[in-house]
Amino acid sequence: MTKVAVFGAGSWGTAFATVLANAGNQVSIWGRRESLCEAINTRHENPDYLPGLRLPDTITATHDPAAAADGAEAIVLAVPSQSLRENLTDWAGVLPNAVPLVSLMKGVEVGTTKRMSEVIAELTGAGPERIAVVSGPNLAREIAEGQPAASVVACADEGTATRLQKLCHSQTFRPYTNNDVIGCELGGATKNVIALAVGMAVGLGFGDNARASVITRGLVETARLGTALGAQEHTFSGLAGLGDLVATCSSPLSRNRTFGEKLGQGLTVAEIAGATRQVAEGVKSCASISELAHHHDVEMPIAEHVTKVVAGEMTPKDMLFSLVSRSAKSERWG
Ligand SMILES: NC(=O)C1=CN([C@@H]2O[C@H](COP(=O)(O)OP(=O)(O)OC[C@H]3O[C@@H](n4cnc5c(N)ncnc54)[C@H](O)[C@@H]3O)[C@@H](O)[C@H]2O)C=CC1
Ligand SMILES: O=C(CO)COP(=O)(O)O
Repeated sequence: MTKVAVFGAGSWGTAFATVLANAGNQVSIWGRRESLCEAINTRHENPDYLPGLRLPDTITATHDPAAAADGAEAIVLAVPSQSLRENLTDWAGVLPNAVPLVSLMKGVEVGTTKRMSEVIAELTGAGPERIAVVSGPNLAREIAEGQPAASVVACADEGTATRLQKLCHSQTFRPYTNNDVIGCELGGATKNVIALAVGMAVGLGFGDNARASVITRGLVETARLGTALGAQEHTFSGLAGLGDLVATCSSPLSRNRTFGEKLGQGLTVAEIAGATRQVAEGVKSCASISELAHHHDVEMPIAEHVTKVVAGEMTPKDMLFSLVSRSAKSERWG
């Protein structure tokens, strides 16, 4: 049996561990808290992030990064994006130096504007042939329940992408390979910011026209940023672009959409963040994505407006009407 290590015992780390286990692998999860590892090992449940779901017996958890990584043929990284740098620094000595490193994370680092694959490359020295990304419309709870879904395994090296695809292809999870790492990562990170805007519209009581307008124009600005950074435009009409955007912006399970909805209802960022232990990546990544857009001279009005709301410089209602009343233009990609 192939062993795979998943670093991060949150919702998606645990749900993806079930995908890997159901595809026939032995999975070792690294968890930050010993008590949670203990619950996974003894009760076969992650009570904090996926309560009520029985995990396969082939999943175990440990707080010891060396034990998690030992003998693993792939290392999957699933911690909050803004903590990746610090965590990789801690794990530097224990990660095997020849196996693929797979990012499940959907964020852009604040301060450096680096994508997660860039942070991984910087801190581990791994080449692009060893760094992969899994991204798509994959709400953790639905995946852990065994509901059907498709996803993308992106890597510059086709052989690595195909090996990883085999590792996680199960009866309920269908991964496609792709060589566009930049596009898949930016699709995942930016849809969280667009979902905040959609959530605000929903929280303000606006209907489906507003929701569809933000989703569609959100996809255009995501593709505009992506292509400026070297991504392939068609990636944004695929699972890691449109697919993920639609799932997140439609689902009450989405943390980012829910966060936006609460902003639309009048709660503050601090109030919403203080009431949950789950990460809503868009709240931090809106600023780094807006900065990235600025550096590359790319227009991203929705991301920029969301950044202002999160910073407390604009209300959600003013944000939506400001977006609509901007100077008129032609509808075009690019
Ligand atoms: N939940 C979902 O449906 C999906 C999430 N993702 C992405 O996966 C990544 C991980 O998200 P989730 O597992 O959903 O988050 P989560 O909020 O459910 O769990 C986060 C995990 O990281 C741990 N953690 C928090 N701060 C940490 C730190 N400083 N160092 C190390 N660990 C820390 C928490 O204890 C928890 O185990 C994010 O980038 C998210 O955007 C991607 C696809 C689906
Ligand atoms: O990325 C996700 C689904 O693919 C989950 O989105 P949220 O982080 O908003 O829950």
